[in-house]
Amino acid sequence: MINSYNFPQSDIFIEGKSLSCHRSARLVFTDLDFSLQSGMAMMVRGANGSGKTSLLRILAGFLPISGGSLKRPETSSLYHYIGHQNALKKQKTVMENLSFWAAFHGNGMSSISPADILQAAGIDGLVDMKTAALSSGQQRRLALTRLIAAPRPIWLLDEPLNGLDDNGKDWLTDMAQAHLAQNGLIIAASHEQLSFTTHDLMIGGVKP
Ligand SMILES: Nc1ncnc2c1ncn2[C@@H]1O[C@H](COP(=O)(O)OP(=O)(O)OP(=O)(O)O)[C@@H](O)[C@H]1O
Repeated sequence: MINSYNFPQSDIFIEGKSLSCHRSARLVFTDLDFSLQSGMAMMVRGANGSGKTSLLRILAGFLPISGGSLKRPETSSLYHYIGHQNALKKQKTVMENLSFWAAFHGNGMSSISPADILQAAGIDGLVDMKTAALSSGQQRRLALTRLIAAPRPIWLLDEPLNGLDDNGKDWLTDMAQAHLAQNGLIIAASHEQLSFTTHDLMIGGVKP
């Protein structure tokens, strides 16, 4: 068992209508439509530079839209945004990083111990190691443990499989499926197929 929370059913609703996005005055995408609610997962697909990261950052509240309408919960503590960067404190140990998220971003919902979370992630043998000394796949695994250490209903994941081996991919897939079964919502950008997503949103068509 890797997730131990349960979010209210059909509590979260996210809808984009005719969304468009500019970066530095250049149109990145236009006319995007999608809607999702609790328990659903969408995979954002598209070529390099098509705007997948930009869309996730819009959904996280980090970037404005330039056209259309977006309905999303505005409370930032409902979201996990895991981008290309792992946002780890490199001079802290593995356990110190995990404890930080549990203490500062958790809300008491996770009843799984940090040791069990690290074991599920396959990095329990590295608890006292400085994060800077981990391999890139181990760092990605550690970054993803915050999804469990600090339960939040909306996961925005940018290329979550990057750096993960087959076991790591299976671990993330199990976590994601458990999250959806517990009324979580996931939007993930990926160049690789994600087996836990049910909807695809294709971005593309704007010529540079
Ligand atoms: N900080 C920024 N300032 C200005 N333009 C940016 C910035 N970040 C990205 N862009 C531009 O926005 C467009 C979309 O970039 P984005 O990173 O959202 O694409 P992506 O689909 O995630 O790409 P990739 O598959 O390569 O990760 C690109 O043309 C990029 O040059």
